[in-house]
Amino acid sequence: MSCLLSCVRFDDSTTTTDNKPTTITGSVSVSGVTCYTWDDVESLTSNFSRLIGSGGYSSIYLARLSGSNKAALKVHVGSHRLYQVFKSELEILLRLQHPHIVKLLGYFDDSEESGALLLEYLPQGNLQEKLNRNSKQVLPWRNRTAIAFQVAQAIEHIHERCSPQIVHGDIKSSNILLDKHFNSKLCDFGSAKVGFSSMVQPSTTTMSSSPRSKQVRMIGSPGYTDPHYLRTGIASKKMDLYGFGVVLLELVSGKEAVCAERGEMLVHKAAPLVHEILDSNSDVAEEKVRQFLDPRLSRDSSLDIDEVKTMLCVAAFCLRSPPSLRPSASQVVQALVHKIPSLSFLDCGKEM
Ligand SMILES: Nc1ncnc2c1ncn2[C@@H]1O[C@H](COP(=O)(O)OP(=O)(O)OP(=O)(O)O)[C@@H](O)[C@H]1O
Repeated sequence: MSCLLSCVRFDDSTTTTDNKPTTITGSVSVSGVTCYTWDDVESLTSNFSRLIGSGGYSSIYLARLSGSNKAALKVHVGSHRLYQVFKSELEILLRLQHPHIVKLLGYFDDSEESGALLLEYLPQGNLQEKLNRNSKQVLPWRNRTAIAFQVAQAIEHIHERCSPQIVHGDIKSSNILLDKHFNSKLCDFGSAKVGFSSMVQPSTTTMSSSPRSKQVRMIGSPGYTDPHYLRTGIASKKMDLYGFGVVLLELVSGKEAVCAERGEMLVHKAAPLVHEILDSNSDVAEEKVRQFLDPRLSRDSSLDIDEVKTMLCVAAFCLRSPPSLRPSASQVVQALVHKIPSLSFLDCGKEM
């Protein structure tokens, strides 16, 4: 085992916003989560006047609560399929409370074809945008390690502290939202799977059998999908660790999971370095690490090359195949906090 690997060991031992939902006419509040009418939803969003994001299943609008408090309204309208995605995300978010998981404030449910989730608003948008070369700001190294740690804590929570456990199913940088202090919150539980200890088969038969089985809806996103899941269709906690490994590569390199111009995947670009980290008997040369590092960090005084090596080493373990060789989320949390001591000062949930 190399020096680097021996530095990062995976042992077997292993908040909230100030926004309060406004109860407006026609709404009902149960344990802090408000059930809204469609009229409420139109009024909160000023008739859907400001779109702040969109995804494969929804559109996200800015909503205004009492005073200057803001929220984000995620709307699923148009088909029974989208309604089901909404229902599934609603049921999961109703059970989740963690400082690094987006908070549900309320919802609208017409019980047929449309639904909407009112979520706490994260003003710095998603991590993918923040790492983008065209972003005005360069995300400092110190924030990148904190984001990695907080996302690992969120994954640890859903994998190991919830009963029944939850697999997110779509860990990627655009599903990591940032607050005004660049603290991270995991969002988008529309692909999540609930209620098993470690592995779950797709709801119909597996993908390799009859043509009908092709109706199984695959989850995940290009550049982040675990090759084992692509082959078998079996979702597991370890697929979330794979997606997390790709996010670590993005945080270190500042590159996208799939290069927009050339279509090249970051995991392929990083493969020689990842293999060297896993195979080598000695510490990986600093020069090679620097070649992979986001060049925009070269003048960052918070940059620490040993921390970069730690992040890459954790990424390498998370990307290993077969999935059983990957660490658990709590092992990742332990490894990060052990090797990047400044993280231990991050009070879980307290803004930096
Ligand atoms: N609470 C929020 N605050 C601020 N922006 C948000 C919020 N929720 C979502 N967004 C923005 O909207 C984008 C899409 O959100 P989300 O991933 O939840 O939608 P989706 O339809 O489930 O997307 P996907 O295609 O990934 O499944 C996010 O990447 C982010 O930019």
